[in-house]
Amino acid sequence: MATTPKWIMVGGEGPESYNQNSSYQRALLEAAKEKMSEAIKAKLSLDLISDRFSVADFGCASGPNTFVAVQNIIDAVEDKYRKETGQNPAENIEFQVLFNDFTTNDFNTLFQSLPAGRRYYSAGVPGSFFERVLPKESFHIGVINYAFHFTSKIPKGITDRDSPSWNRDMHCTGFNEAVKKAYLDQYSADTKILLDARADELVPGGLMLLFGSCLRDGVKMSETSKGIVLDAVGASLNDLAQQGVIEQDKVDSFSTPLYFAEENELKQIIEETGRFTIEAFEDIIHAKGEFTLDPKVLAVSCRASFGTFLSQHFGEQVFTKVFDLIEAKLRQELPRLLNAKPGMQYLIVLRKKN
Ligand SMILES: C[S@@+](CC[C@H](N)C(=O)[O-])C[C@H]1O[C@@H](n2cnc3c(N)ncnc32)[C@H](O)[C@@H]1O
Ligand SMILES: [Mg+2]
Repeated sequence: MATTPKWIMVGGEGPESYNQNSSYQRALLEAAKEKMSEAIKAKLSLDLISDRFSVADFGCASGPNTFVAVQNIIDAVEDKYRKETGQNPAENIEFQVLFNDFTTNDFNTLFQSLPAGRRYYSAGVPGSFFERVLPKESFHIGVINYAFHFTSKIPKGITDRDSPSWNRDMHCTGFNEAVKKAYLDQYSADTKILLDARADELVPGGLMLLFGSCLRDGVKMSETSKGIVLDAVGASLNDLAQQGVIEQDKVDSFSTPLYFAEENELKQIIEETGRFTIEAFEDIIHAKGEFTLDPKVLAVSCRASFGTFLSQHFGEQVFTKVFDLIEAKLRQELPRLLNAKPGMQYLIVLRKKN
């Protein structure tokens, strides 16, 4: 099977970049900041805060959200240290931040926009987080923001017309039991590998902070606003096929390496990994609600998040045409978007078992 194209964000800092279109993902970090600080205060052992403290962000993209994520963590660690030791962290602790993403991520934009006045040293860690990317016991807190819903590849059978798990749609509407099982099995296997790798890399007692979206138990992706948006992308691709701009076969064989798990599925996968205790599983009410229901804003943010992935399969020109259609599609879908079932935004705090 051919390797799945990588799901990377549109780089740079231009109007269509992820950098300029990721306030939705940032809003969760802001909404969950206090809960996260409490968790660090309660769950991180003071013994771990000494000399050098390392924070790693997995799937960091090109900024600026990653800077918010790591700064919030550093603030919470410093605060805990100050309160519990009465000492000034600036005199005793040096912070190191490890920024991980695919090698093809726009690390140049990331490093060029590092915040002035930061109190940490930075390093890039290229490579897929579905593998080991750091030495054993090399960091104290890891974070993943909106990058805990990927699979390493399109599950087996999904793009094969003769398979019971063939999914003609790009993702959601045709999500029958067989398709769901194929995705869940793939996601479960990949996520266990991801967590196992992080458990190797974390110091004993270290924390993983997971921020992202999942489904409430029993809710289908196609019933949520994210699912409706994904389906609008798929429907736009189908329109282009009908107009003869792209081959229908090319559309039918297109699928996404994404799986938004149900809350209970996530818990089960983490528990089955066996390397972490779940210290918190918080339902975070997001400042931006589910999504900004403005078709123009949605279309631009779709472009920043899906553009690079789509253009790898269909080519740059098609990708531009698709996004011209999406805004109109989303306008038609507005009534469904307004009535969509709520998704769930979470903060999950995991502690590595000793
Ligand atoms: C939606 S973006 C989130 C970026 C950032 N964490 C934020 O909060 O804005 C998802 C990121 O995960 C990265 N990603 C996806 N799969 C990955 C993998 N297997 N290894 C490393 N990074 C990955 C993508 O390249 C992308 O930068
Ligand atoms: Mg398909």
